[in-house]
Amino acid sequence: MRGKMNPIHIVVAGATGRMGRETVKMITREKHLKLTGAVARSRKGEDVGTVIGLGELGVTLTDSLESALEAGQPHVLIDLTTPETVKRHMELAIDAGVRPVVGTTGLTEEEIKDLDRKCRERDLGGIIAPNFAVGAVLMMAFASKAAKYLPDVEIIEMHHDQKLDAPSGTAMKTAELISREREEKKQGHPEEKEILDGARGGYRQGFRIHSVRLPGLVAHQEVLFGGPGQLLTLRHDSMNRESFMPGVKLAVEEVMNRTGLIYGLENLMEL
Ligand SMILES: NC(=O)C1=CN([C@@H]2O[C@H](COP(=O)(O)OP(=O)(O)OC[C@H]3O[C@@H](n4cnc5c(N)ncnc54)[C@H](OP(=O)(O)O)[C@@H]3O)[C@@H](O)[C@H]2O)C=CC1
Ligand SMILES: O=C(O)C1=N[C@H](C(=O)O)C[C@H](O)C1
Repeated sequence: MRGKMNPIHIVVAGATGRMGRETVKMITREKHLKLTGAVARSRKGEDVGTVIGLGELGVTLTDSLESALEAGQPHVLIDLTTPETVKRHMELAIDAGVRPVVGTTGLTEEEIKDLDRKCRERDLGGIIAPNFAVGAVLMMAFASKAAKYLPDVEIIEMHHDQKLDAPSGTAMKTAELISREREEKKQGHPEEKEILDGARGGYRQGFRIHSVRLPGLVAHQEVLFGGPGQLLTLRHDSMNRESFMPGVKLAVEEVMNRTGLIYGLENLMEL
């Protein structure tokens, strides 16, 4: 962590959203973090604190990341926007020498590789965390261990009905970690036939991912492993967005000391 005299200056893109609001709140609580810019598509020119109910913070919302980067000279961009916006935002930040900390999901493996190359060219650190909740990171780590011994697996992820991407970034990351540990195998009956399209979920390296979207849900995932006569279920539930904040704080602190793009909070934890 940096000394008292050198707070980390941060721009939050998506500052008025569900995650952005909680992140702005967290930054204002931490003495070593300082909000210097806030971006959203709407409410341009208004004080971000007033918009999100924190009282005036002296930081005006802009509708473009470019102007927030120019005005604030931040060290870090925290991006919590949309799958369509995140890559452009990361490129703008890296070009400006600003370190990206990204919670936005939906980036492809190729895009992540490309962004890693860009970070290294600029000698910058960056972090993409498909899930900032420490419990979810542990669930993924346990799932990767279990896959070695119980290779028949399915993932069920459940989210609120305003989520844009499916499957979730967490499910995709879990699938990647599982695939590293088990031989690729096709599960289920070889002559299985879907009577209703999509009934068996999305297919990835021989196993299935199912996405549920309902009001009332926040962010939940089950990883089910089956073996003859036994079933292992790993489950994580985020009940609110506060659950993600210790991970966001850790990522902002760590990104200042890293080079290259780190994909997954597990790489910052001793697991
Ligand atoms: N990694 C993690 O742990 C977590 C990741 N997420 C991910 O974070 C992202 C945001 O989620 P959530 O907060 O629920 O989403 P919201 O829809 O609540 O918020 C999105 C925010 O992004 C802003 N925004 C959208 N498009 C643009 C744009 N082109 N330029 C600038 N700002 C833009 C919106 O502004 P406006 O309202 O004005 O359009 C809003 O402030 C999602 O990808 C989600 O999957 C979510 C939770 C945890
Ligand atoms: O959109 C969300 O809400 C969440 N998105 C992330 C994901 O796609 O995995 C993290 C968490 O599940 C909440």
